[in-house]
Amino acid sequence: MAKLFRAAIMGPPGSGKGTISKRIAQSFGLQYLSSGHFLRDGIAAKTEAGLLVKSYVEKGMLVPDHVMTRLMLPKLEQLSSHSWLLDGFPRTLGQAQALNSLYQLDLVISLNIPYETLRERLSDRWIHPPSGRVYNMSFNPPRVQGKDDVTEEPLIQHDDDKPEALMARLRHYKDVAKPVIDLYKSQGILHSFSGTETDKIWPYINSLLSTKMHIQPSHNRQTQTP
Ligand SMILES: Nc1nc2c(ncn2[C@@H]2O[C@H](COP(=O)(O)OP(=O)(O)O)[C@@H](O)[C@H]2O)c(=O)[nH]1
Ligand SMILES: Nc1ncnc2c1ncn2[C@@H]1O[C@H](COP(=O)(O)OP(=O)(O)O)[C@@H](O)[C@H]1O
Repeated sequence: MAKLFRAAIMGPPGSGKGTISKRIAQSFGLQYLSSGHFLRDGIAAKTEAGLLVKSYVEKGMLVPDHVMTRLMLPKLEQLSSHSWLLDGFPRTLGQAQALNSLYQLDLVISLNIPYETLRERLSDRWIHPPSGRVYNMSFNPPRVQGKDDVTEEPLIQHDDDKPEALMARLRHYKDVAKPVIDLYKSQGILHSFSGTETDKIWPYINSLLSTKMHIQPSHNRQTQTP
């Protein structure tokens, strides 16, 4: 069996983790696991886990580490024979240490995006909750305004993308991400990317993953220079 590849993507809310993860999953066949989607699915389905995390997510606060690890690590166990990409987990040093004790990551991508860009993007982010599909009215608008491309169901905006919750999330992100980034830097697996446009960052990530996974870069639509 080919060696399994395990990666994580980090960055503040709105930095493009979901958008880039989708491209990585499509181009490199990694299983994609987003902690945010997973928590929101649980909240929508009113599962026990969903009820437990609802108040934190709605306020833009981090779910406590022991809850997050208890929810995420069993999900990863189910994927133990797959290569995967984590988005949104680990987010704190405690989570990174818990993950480290079970799996050695091969690569961590960190996105550095200016605050003003994040604010603009999130004020314009629209979601189709059942599928997790994400739109932006200028970057990737839906075909019909306010409706999901596949199901034509209505799109919504997250309460935690609103400016009050956003500031709290960004502040939290900065404080908690630094030790995690330092940990992965010390392990020699951290790769940082800066910019204001996903389409300009993507070719670098595509080429890094092609090298690390020892495969030819795919020449699909997304790898072309915009
Ligand atoms: N204008 C613009 N919007 C982008 C770009 N990249 C992503 N977006 C949009 O910005 C929002 C945040 O991106 P997302 O991938 O959800 O970020 P995440 O919170 O880090 O997962 C979404 O509405 C995306 O469609 C870009 O380069 N330009
Ligand atoms: N690893 C995590 N640890 C603690 N809370 C988390 C984690 N991942 C997600 N959450 C919770 O879910 C919310 C939404 O997460 P997510 O969708 O990843 O946001 P974004 O992609 O916009 O940064 C967070 O604001 C937080 O309340």
